[in-house]
Amino acid sequence: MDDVLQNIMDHAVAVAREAGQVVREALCDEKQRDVMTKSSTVDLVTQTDQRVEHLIIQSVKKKFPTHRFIGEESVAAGEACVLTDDPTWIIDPIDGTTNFVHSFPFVAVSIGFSVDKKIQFGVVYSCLEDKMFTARRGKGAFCNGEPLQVSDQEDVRRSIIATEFGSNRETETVEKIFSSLRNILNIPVHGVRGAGTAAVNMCLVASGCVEAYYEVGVHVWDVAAGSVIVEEAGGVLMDVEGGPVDLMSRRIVAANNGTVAHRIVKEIDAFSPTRDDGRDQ
Ligand SMILES: O=P(O)(O)O[C@H]1[C@H](O)[C@@H](O)[C@H](O)[C@H](O)[C@@H]1O
Ligand SMILES: [Mg+2]
Ligand SMILES: [Mg+2]
Repeated sequence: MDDVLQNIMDHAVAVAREAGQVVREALCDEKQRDVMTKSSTVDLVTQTDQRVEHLIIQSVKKKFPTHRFIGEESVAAGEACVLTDDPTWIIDPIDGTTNFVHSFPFVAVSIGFSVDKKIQFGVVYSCLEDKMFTARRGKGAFCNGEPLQVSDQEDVRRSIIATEFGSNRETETVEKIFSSLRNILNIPVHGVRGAGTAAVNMCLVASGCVEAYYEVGVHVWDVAAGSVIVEEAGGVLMDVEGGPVDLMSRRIVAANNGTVAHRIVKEIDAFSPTRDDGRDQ
């Protein structure tokens, strides 16, 4: 299985690089950044998101015809979001579509690969920075081949925390997001940042630049690849109320260590969006 998995991962890296090239080229063509909307007027999608997801899935199907897929744009088009024990590619063709539309320079292709409902490897290609983040379970995390290690900071007051505002603008949700943000700023922490993509935020945790990232409202395709990259860089994952993380729950804390993660959890005003797999929370 070892060599088989490596072969699959090599293909993921190659197709992520190819997809990144398409995204870079599309940035120079206004038509390819024309905006459509999904769950809300600020939940954006472009033909490039759809084209890139199609490219990745077709490429994988040719080589691994029995594998299954969970892709952001396929789910948006009505496909089921179900994780089984079968080998499954979990794909976000453009993580940071809003950034892409505005040429804000953090845009990633994110590919996680799961077997027995466990993420085996993750590939995040931050294509405008040309940074290829990779991690295979038990084998470490890397950026462009260089090993990654989370920050060793234990004191949240000396930390940078990353988060995002998401695309839900219902009053109650916005209130909760700001309540968490206010609590965390008031700890006080050194700073709060957000790259505009969950995958890149998680890679920043893995790289040791920020101590923790949290968000309520993400989807499994935003965080599948990043989850193994964070863990393999020595970090921890947690639910926003401190329990074990569930990638379908749309809630995540990714941190350099348990001390920082638990401290952040205390300040998060948690809520439960509809799960990706439609199960009850
Ligand atoms: O839709 P894409 O794939 O760009 O992904 C999402 C981001 O990754 C979130 O962190 C972020 O909060 C946004 O919800 C954003 O939509
Ligand atoms: Mg995304
Ligand atoms: Mg996306």
